[in-house]
Amino acid sequence: MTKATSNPSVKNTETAAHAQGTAVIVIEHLYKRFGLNEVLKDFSLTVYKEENVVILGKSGAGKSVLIKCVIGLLKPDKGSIVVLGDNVTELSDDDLDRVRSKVGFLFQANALYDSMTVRENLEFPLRRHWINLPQQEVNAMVKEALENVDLVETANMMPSELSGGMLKRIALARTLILKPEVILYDEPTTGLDPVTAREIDHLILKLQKKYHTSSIIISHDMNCVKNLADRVILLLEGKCYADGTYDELAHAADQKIKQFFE
Ligand SMILES: Nc1ncnc2c1ncn2[C@@H]1O[C@H](COP(=O)(O)OP(=O)(O)OP(=O)(O)O)[C@@H](O)[C@H]1O
Repeated sequence: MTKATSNPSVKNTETAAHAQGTAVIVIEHLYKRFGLNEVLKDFSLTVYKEENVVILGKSGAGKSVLIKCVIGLLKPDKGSIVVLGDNVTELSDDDLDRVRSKVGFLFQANALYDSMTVRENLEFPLRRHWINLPQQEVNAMVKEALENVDLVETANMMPSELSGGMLKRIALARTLILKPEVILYDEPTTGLDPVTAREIDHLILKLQKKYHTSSIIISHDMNCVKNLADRVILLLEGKCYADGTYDELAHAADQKIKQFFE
């Protein structure tokens, strides 16, 4: 894993382990501003296959802006973002759709449709991306998705009948149903009690191992960060201020890093 640098404002170069890995997301010299608000200022980051990278940062640091740029929901002012070999900053809407089918996004608010059953919510991305998928295959994929999160019995229930932890599991099942190679998580454990939050951490890790996905995870929940992160990035002043394992950053002398671990 990449080491925290002695000068943490400089992003580390790759270690031998990373040098052998396959890069799935390569963000280089990214800039994004809204009017006078310069949110990202020369942000660079490489995420490797099967790696979980957690982005830490104060409220308003630009974490959500960053992952929205990665999925093509926001267009950066400058810089490049190569996702699974495609530069998303240069793609047409059709090509962006193709990339998005390989990149799952787990929203903080789950983004399930209240008026649809769990099954219909799970079928929705399948119908959208693979229009001609036979019903038998759709059924098999929905069943597998529900088995993955141990909620087979909820197929015909409405989201309003489920607890917060169950909703998160269903949202995760829906994210995984297209078998994405990359998953972007926006605060996956926010709003959950500590026990349920740890269950979600373990589920995320279990499914990551099963499907060999790579992830960028935004989280303020330090237990979640500790459990999930192969690498932690501190986004500060629009840049990658520190880059290292949880333990490396937790023991950093730099006060700006330290404050996140106190
Ligand atoms: N569409 C937009 N138009 C204008 N400003 C925006 C837009 N989206 C984000 N911003 C601004 O960009 C900055 C970063 O926002 P962002 O949502 O990425 O923060 P964050 O690090 O995810 O914060 P939090 O941890 O509170 O969710 C904020 O100042 C926000 O007001």
